[in-house]
Amino acid sequence: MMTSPDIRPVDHPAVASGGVAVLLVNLGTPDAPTPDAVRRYLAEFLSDKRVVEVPAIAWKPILHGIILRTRPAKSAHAYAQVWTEEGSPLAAITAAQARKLQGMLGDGVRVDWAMRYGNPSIPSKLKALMDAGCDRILVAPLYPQYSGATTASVMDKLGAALRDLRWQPALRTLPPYFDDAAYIGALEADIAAQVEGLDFAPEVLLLSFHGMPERTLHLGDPYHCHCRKTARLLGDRLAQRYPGLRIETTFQSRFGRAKWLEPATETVLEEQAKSGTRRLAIAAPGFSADCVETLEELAIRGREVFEAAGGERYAVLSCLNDTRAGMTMLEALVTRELSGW
Ligand SMILES: C=CC1=C(C)c2cc3[nH]c(cc4nc(cc5[nH]c(cc1n2)c(C)c5CCC(=O)O)C(CCC(=O)O)=C4C)c(C)c3C=C
Ligand SMILES: [Fe+2]
Ligand SMILES: [Fe+2]
Repeated sequence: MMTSPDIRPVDHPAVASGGVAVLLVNLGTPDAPTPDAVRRYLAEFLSDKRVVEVPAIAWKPILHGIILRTRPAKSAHAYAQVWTEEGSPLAAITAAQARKLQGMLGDGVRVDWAMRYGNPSIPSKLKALMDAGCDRILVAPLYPQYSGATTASVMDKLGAALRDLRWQPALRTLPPYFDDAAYIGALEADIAAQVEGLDFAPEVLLLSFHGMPERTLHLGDPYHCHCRKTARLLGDRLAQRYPGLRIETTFQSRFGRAKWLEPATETVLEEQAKSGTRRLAIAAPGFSADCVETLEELAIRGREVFEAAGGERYAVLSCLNDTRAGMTMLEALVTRELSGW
């Protein structure tokens, strides 16, 4: 005779609590500002077909033969200049955003964070949330502008993690919020407060977005259009506040040999200084958190370019990070998606 196994489903944490969670996700960052750690991180990042859309047979030899031999040392130097006591700025700020959002949402929702590449990984956090009894999870990629390389890549990783689960949670995902009134309003208020805190009046404000290969635009990726729309909505608001300010959109962080979205931030910094702009401020509205691309590329190398070409005053404004404006925006976006849960 078969004995019935001792199954008590109500003891399973998910059955017991039916909990709701929010998982904030950002890009990822090395575990340490060392060439070895950066190499591990870049190997994972740059092997993602969403990021480098070149057939593996052509890309693998370039990645392993050239890039992973040369770039880690250079990038580690950049990371070392911005590293903090809490680690990489991107990870430290994302953790702070999750902590504060937890405080805002209260005990009814569990808030955690993960990185698409490196640690803490999406699969590890998905498991931890399930183990804690959360069977409804809102995954929120912190990219205001959608792109295949960022937003879709988070979904790929999530899908891969789900394939390994017998019992999957119910999922929602945060839509891109490039034109959301809460986002544009938060940026306007935060940028205005920072501009007013400067000890000079900028003649030019650059809105610098992370670049993408131009080809992705022709293939139908909405990223470029999303950036342009954010810039138009935000630029219109700022133009009303500062009628004399010249506002321009640029694209930074070029990688590889292909043509990237233009104009390039670095080129515009040089052209502006050469054509007589002496005082310039730069904001990076596409980044939810300050990271090596804002703190090193814009704040250190960008300044060098601008000053070498004759610029005198230069300021890089902070991202929304875990400021009150940024957190109020995140709370609004997330609360909207959680309704009914
Ligand atoms: C905000 C959106 C981002 C898009 C779009 C994006 C596309 C993209 N990036 C690379 C290559 C690199 N990006 C790197 C750093 C980096 N990129 C983003 C965001 C976007 N990238 C962030 C937030 C960061 C910072 C990470 C941190 O640890 O602080 C890097 C690593 C740094 C370096 O070596 O320069 C690379 C490489 C490509 C190829 C791409 C689009 C196809
Ligand atoms: Fe990037
Ligand atoms: Fe960069």
